[in-house]
Amino acid sequence: MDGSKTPATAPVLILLGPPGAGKGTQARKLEQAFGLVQLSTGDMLRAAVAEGTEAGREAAAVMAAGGLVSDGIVTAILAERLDAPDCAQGVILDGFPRTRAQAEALDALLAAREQRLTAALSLEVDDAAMVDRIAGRFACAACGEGYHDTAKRPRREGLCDRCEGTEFTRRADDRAETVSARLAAYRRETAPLAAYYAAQGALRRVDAMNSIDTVAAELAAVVTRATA
Ligand SMILES: Nc1ncnc2c1ncn2[C@@H]1O[C@H](COP(=O)(O)OP(=O)(O)O)[C@@H](O)[C@H]1O
Repeated sequence: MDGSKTPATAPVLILLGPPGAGKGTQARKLEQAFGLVQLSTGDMLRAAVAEGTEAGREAAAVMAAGGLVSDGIVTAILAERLDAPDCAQGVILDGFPRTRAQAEALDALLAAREQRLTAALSLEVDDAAMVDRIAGRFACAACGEGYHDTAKRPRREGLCDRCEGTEFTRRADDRAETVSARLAAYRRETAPLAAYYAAQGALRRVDAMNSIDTVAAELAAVVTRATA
């Protein structure tokens, strides 16, 4: 032993915020800026539904109704993904944890890997405005790059900025009725996690009502300080 205590660990960041706050968009920007891997439990679950796995079959109806998939399913999917070699460079969790039980499970997963949370980044928005934001969003069918009818159109109409794909999709759960159920689940289960992370001294709040680039710049500054 050389006397040094804990091994240097890669950053682990959480993005908190209601549906439509821009977690996916900002996670991708952080991924590029800091060489982290974005882990979106929503994307993992949609992939499981598309593949028809057992977890996907269980999750499909809950997701379509805007509810929360069970903690056990989501935590198992995330735990498996966290062990992939690419995650060693650091991760940004987008959409997890969403409940107190998931937050506690994440603490245990990190402790078992001798890692700790670097920061929980809370995207602060007026969540009444989120329904409109969500109604306008769409994504590249090939690479998942996110766009918005008014806030962020592809630079060349009909062509994805990132991969030049030509097909775009809108999420089935972005319909207005489902969005209100997702916001209700957020307020009930997820919003209280801000206090959980504040108590750990890990919460960093960022005003996410600004433009995508302004929010990205603020987040980058916060992450730079948190990882220094
Ligand atoms: N950590 C999670 N726990 C429970 N359900 C989840 C979790 N992550 C994603 N989901 C399910 O997937 C859906 C889509 O999630 P996501 O893509 O993160 O979208 P958004 O944050 O915009 O609601 C959620 O409404 C929920 O049903």
